[in-house]
Amino acid sequence: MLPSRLCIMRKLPSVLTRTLTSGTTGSPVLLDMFEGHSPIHVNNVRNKLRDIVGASANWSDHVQAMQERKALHTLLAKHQEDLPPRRMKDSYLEVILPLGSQPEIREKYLNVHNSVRFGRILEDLDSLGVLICYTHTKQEMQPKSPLSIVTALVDKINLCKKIIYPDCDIKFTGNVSWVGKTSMEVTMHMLQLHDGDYSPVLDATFVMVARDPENKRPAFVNPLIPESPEEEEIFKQGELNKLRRIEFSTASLLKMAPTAEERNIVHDIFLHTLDTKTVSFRSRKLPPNSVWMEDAKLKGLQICHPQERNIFNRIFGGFLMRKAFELGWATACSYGGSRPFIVSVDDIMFQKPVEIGSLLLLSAQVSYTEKNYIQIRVHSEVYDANTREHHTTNIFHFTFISENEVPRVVPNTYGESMLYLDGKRHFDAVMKEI
Ligand SMILES: CCCCCCCCCC(=O)SCCNC(=O)CCNC(=O)[C@H](O)C(C)(C)COP(=O)(O)OP(=O)(O)OC[C@H]1O[C@@H](n2cnc3c(N)ncnc32)[C@H](O)[C@@H]1OP(=O)(O)O
Repeated sequence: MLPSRLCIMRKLPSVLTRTLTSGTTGSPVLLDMFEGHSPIHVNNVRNKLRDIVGASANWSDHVQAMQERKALHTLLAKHQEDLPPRRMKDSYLEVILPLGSQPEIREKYLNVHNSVRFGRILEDLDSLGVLICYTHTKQEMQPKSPLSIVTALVDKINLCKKIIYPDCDIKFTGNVSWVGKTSMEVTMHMLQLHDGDYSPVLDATFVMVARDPENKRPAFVNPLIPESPEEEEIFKQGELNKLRRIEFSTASLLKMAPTAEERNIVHDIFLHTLDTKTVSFRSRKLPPNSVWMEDAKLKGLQICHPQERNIFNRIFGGFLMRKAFELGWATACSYGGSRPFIVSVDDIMFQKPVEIGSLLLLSAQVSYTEKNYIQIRVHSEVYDANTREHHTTNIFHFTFISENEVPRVVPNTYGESMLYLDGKRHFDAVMKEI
């Protein structure tokens, strides 16, 4: 069991929490508030998304489908105020992944340890987050949405269960919890059925951004109106989350020098790695039970085939997350020498879309360690073989817990020290949350 203070669902409006906790029979119980919002089968989420934007079923038709979307430009709002406000419950959705009651769908979700592949859950969360945003922005009179809604950020995913069982039904719930001008924060929860009750597994916060039909410029989304003091609190938290992200990014070690405390940490590591026999700045020695950062990484390559495309004919964000997670997991596994369990995912920024046909280079690095914890950073970039240029598309941060205490990872160069401090910052932020 991971720290139980996670997954408390405190950010849900009480009406929604009632819906979640009232299911005791295995089938979700919907309160009157949500009549008409019957749970969606997980396999239908992507079909619904395809229908909403009019995505092509076959890759060979994708140019035609994009041409047709261009005509939807006229449906975009000129001002946000022109769009009707929505309530949190308007975008509330429930999705069922019936691993218990439909064994035939288990295979796709199964890992070798006979538990659920977390990478598959990341894909489902990503699709659900986008569907929630389309529900928030739905205009009854429009058969197709003019908006291209993309994942900009996975702010955090905190898990409170170590194991996700492959033979028990899973329920996802979520709604839009904060809205800016063109961006929406989505809060989601995942629960799993045990002995007739759904118990929390994880909480997730994503930020999605609306773009025009061709995914070229930002597009306005419906405002969100909190309806109760509880919902005002949730909305305020969304504002605070935005400020926290700006603060975190302003203080990035790629822009600013480390703090005095961090400089001391780096210098202490330097002093501990000096070879006492040779009085030299250059001669470094690895302390016992430690691993140089240079020796704590794994790399991978993906060819981005059309099969992994999203509804906008770019690579699906959930696929990128699954691939990065699995490389990160493998890195933690080989580093710690035992099975690692995911504790938290935070601050996954989708900086650039990944085009179909790209060569995607993934590089996972152990950035920080503490006791049984391993902090992993995965950098992904596309390589253009024609221009020989590399472009960063994503940075992923994963926190794992290993069964046994792990060796300390030790930076050698200044660049590695910054990676180490960045890993420590992410780790400390995760530990503060739990
Ligand atoms: C068919 C089966 C699959 C079905 C699945 C469907 C799911 C589809 C979901 C996806 O797969 S999306 C693919 C993964 N995501 C991407 O490829 C996105 C890549 N990144 C980008 O395209 C741009 O970086 C992005 C559109 C996210 C932002 O572009 P800009 O940096 O130019 O944004 P801009 O400065 O115009 O700001 C627009 C809004 O975004 C917000 N924003 C931008 N970056 C952000 C960030 N990192 N975090 C939070 N908010 C962010 C920004 O605050 C602002 O909000 P407000 O208008 O509300 O003030």
